Amino acid sequence: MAATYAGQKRSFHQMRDVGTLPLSTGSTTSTSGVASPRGHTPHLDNARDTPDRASFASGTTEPSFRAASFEPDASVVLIGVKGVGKSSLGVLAANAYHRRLIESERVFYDTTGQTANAYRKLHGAVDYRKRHDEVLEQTFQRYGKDAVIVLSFADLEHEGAGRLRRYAATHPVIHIMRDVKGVSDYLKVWTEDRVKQLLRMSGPVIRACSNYDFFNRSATDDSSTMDLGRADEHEWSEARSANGSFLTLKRAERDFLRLLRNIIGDHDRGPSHQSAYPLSQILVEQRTYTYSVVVHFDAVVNGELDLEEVQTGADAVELVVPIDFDKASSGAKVDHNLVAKAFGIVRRASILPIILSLDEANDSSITSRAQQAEMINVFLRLAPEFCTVDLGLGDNVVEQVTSCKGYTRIIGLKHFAKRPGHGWNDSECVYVYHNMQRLGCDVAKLTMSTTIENDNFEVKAFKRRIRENSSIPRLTCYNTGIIGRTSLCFNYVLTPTRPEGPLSELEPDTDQPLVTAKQLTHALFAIFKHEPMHFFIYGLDVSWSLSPAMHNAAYAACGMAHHFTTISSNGMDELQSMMYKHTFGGCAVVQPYKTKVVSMMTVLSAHAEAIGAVNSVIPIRELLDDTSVPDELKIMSTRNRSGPVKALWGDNTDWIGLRACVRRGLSPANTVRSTSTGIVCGAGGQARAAVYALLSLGVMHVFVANRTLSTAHALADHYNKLIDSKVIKHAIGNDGTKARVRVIESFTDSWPAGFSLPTMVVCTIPSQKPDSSVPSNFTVPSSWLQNPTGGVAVELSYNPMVTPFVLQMRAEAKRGWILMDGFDHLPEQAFAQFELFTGRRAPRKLMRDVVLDHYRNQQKVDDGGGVERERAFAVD
Ligand SMILES: O=C1C[C@@](O)(C(=O)O)C[C@@H](O)[C@@H]1O
Repeated sequence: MAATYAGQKRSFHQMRDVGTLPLSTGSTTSTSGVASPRGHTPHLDNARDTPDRASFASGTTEPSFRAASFEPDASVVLIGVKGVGKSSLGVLAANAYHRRLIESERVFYDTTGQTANAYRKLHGAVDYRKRHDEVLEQTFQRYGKDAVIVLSFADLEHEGAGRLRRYAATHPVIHIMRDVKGVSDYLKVWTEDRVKQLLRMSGPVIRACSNYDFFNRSATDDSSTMDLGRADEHEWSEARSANGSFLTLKRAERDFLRLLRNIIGDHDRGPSHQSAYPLSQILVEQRTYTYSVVVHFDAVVNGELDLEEVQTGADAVELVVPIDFDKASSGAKVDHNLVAKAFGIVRRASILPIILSLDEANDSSITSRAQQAEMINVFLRLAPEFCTVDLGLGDNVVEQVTSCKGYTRIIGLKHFAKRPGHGWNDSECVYVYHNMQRLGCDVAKLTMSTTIENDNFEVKAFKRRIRENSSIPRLTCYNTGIIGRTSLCFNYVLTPTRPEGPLSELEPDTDQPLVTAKQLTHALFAIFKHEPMHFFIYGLDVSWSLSPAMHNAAYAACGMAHHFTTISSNGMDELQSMMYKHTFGGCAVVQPYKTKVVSMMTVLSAHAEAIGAVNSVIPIRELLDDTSVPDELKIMSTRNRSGPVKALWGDNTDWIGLRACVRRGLSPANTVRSTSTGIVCGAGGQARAAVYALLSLGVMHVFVANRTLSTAHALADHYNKLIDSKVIKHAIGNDGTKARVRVIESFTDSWPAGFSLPTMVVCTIPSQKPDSSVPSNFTVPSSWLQNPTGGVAVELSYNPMVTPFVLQMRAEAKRGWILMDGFDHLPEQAFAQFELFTGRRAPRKLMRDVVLDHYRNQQKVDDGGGVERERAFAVD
């Protein structure tokens, strides 16, 4: 009985109390800024706990920021009105974190044997309230740990809101929002106006008892789903119906998990939800010469920017939100929902960390300070990676912010609009830095408006003085305005830049960024901080490789004076000498040398060592005093410099690309579980990377099938030994069970008994036999593809791209199989390679476009829609 109820959705009208809520915007607002209850509106039992804007404005009370300090296993609560997608997000979160999913409606039913409505009818409203309240409290107590609890808006009635607010002091409570159209499409029976009113009215009520906001973007509201470079509407709608809803869900999953990572971390998240790109393992503020691209709120909400394009060459995106509510774009009042939406738009378009900052943050008038504090609270509710806080808000406020920041890193900001008497030598500058340190800021940002050229040198000396004694907070400091531009070139941490495009007028006093990331990178080459390097791809015959096109386009777009060439050779002598050249930047190694090159390396990454193959080599020019190789942070920050090569670092990015393809294509229904299975077809070099990728995703049952059985067994033995000796992270489950790699003896065998059908199929069989141009003609037995929720299929070959396996899997799309082909894998592994080669994030969209353009030019004909499927979706 309970099971039937679990899937059953009540109509909105059935939610009696919510259905009778006053929907007029005329609902009064209390002094606490919370909509006051009328009728059955959920009310707050202690409205005095909410920030009192009015009293802060008069300087008597400080604002109170929402709590955000939780035990790592504290249950996460999702709350929102009907139709915002909280149940789906609950499932995604519970799957990713291996937590229990608890739905309050279901708990009520299981406890009382009746739905809320039935209970109310039978026992009357008074009794119902009492019972509902008891059940809610029990739910909170019983499932306080390791659960994802989904509440309905009706749970906030009477005592519910107060209870939830108290719970929020020790548990993350996330307010799920959605655009009006998305909600009304879901509810069907309500007009958009009515939904709009409901959202407007419910917002303050829910916000008052929650501490985070998530704007769940719907397909209808998601412009990125349209950005597919599709040739015509027909193709677009076809592809959309095939996997449109899959993509919407995947995007929501990625964005929501990103939020959760910034709230509860990702240490206990399943490995299939973790990143493997080299730079994602390093905090952006730890790296050198990093740039943030500054985008303005108005431009984002009005859709004026190509958000993917503006990120080229950037390491973070800074979203600047106006504080002056009434003067915001098109006269509209900037409200919480809109800020959340703008943040959601940027989040969807970027894998980069997001910085939320206030515009006009330097206005320190009392009223504005109150508004600023309120907006900072709004920012923190979105759990961005960074939030900028002006020190002008007062030490108390900054301290409060740093104490409730969760995983958000706080950038303390001090702008000297008036140059202190001694410029950067003024004792005030040192004082400000130490004050930010004392207040718990993660990054200290000091900027100065100046017209004195020499200040650009003084700022460097100031930085050096600080760095001699302290490394935390990381210091970002530069001069603003026209003269100050020079100092931007020397700044290490998150230098603000503007998107590419003409700058109409240079305003001498402007604090807005005046340079682009490309200009700053150019400058690094111009002042010999960075030097032009030679990169190449090396193999027996690499004339066909698209790597040079991808990498060269990326260098040009980022302003790097590097170049990438091909070297085809039937031996490895040339490679040996090329890798020790003074201008050697790095190389991609291709068959037949991926395993042979291992012996030429001084040191291997743990991954390359486990795989036993190298596809990427980078030079190391600085060794530690004891002549050992430095750590990865140091290696990454010493790219782009020529000189004698002291050591070679061998890495493998094939597995990263493959892993990204599996993550992109695996639907939430098939999220990796202890019973999940994957199959790798082939047993060569790429198969080694594929098995490693699956193991790294936490797949406990990996199968290998290959025509030459002995090679398949050798591959399986290789990994089983590594698993037994605990070398591979994630290959041993929490309960101690070890992953196993098993061989399927023949492609005609039925799927091994006792194992679930595979949800991951990787084809590593070359599309052409090495010694001839005869196509391999490989397909998978269809009996292996019968998993009812489909799965993800990855084809590694891209020359040609349309292989028999690709055609086979395209035909399976209607049964839930998502295909990732060679043109998905090639750029993914190259993004990781670009990071290793240059120490900078790859311009992903551009590199994908290069591959896609090449394919279009080569084909000249439509291949049946395959190439037009979604490629913009990115995971990190
Ligand atoms: O296998 C491949 C494909 C590639 O060789 C290419 O450009 O085609 C590039 C390599 O980095 C990668 O390991």
